[in-house]
Amino acid sequence: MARRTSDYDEDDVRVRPGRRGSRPRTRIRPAHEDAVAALVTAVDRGRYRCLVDAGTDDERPVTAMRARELGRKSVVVGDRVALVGDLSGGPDALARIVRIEPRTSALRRTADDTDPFERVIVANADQLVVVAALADPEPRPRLIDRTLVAAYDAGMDPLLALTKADLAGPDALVAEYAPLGVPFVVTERGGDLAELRGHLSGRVSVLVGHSGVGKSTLVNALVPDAERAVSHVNAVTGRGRHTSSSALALELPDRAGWIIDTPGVRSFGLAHVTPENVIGAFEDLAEGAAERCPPQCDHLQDDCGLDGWVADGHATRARLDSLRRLLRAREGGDEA
Ligand SMILES: Nc1nc2c(ncn2[C@@H]2O[C@H](COP(=O)(O)OP(=O)(O)OP(=O)(O)O)[C@@H](O)[C@H]2O)c(=O)[nH]1
Repeated sequence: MARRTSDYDEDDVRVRPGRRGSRPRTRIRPAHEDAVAALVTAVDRGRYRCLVDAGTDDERPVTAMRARELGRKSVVVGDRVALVGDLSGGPDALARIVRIEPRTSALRRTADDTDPFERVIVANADQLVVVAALADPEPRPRLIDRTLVAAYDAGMDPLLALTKADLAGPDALVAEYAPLGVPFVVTERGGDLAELRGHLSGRVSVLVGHSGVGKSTLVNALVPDAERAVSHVNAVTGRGRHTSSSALALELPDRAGWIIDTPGVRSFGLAHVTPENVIGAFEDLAEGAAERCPPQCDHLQDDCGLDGWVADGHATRARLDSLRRLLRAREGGDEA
């Protein structure tokens, strides 16, 4: 009996090595018209925790694995995917991810600056929150700069969350970032988080910060249910959160947006980022670069046309200095 295309699944696609290696011989792919949309909220060891029927009474987490037909494409937290198989969400139920929807943004990193192999760590987020302590530990501007570069490269809006204001004032650090126009919020032990909540409202925000800056404290205050969500993930993966390098998406109370905690992301390898990716975030200077700079200008040499652009009053010196600081931060590690 003839089968309808929608009855096929990835096991029906015969994958045989072709003449040029392991490319599938056939281009016929099952359509999976009955697949269900889901959001990937955690990833660990080949298991994906997905939320289906989000926002309805039937909302439930479903554990899934990737279907073979996805090939080498990685699935990351924040991805919108299509699922087939057992979607009951029961303890032993396992669904299959058959499709990854096009991403609106991709936060990437390279393993380190000399290794150009890049990987996506979070998809579809629109804001990158750089969590930095004002003291204990001391702020690390170079790491903040590198995280900003990653945000601009990903097309995400940056936000500075400056914690521990009860230990040191924010003025010096805020002044350093003023020319970049990066919005900031200041928090302190036991303080009110209304302003931060305002920035997170209705958005998908990734939180990045190195150990000890108070990121877990913020996450737990923003999402009172966070520990329970973490223990659910641990039950699926059998591992503790901090041994995992995967991000974790948590919904804010009252469906006020999502935060994505990134316990394993403590630095950014930026080998994949070009000067164009960075300067694109500086409209006033990008225009000058297009008009005045020689091809392949890295904007750090004497022949860079941006100095003349600033001298003619099209942008401020502080903006150009800040851009150059970020361009230099692309190179070398997080320290120094
Ligand atoms: N004084 C002060 N201490 C804070 C504040 N926020 C967090 N802390 C303390 O700073 C320490 C580190 O906080 P965490 O929330 O665990 O920091 P983290 O960034 O999640 O660090 P890791 O768990 O190592 O990734 C804890 O002892 C917190 O109690 C703050 O606003 N003021």
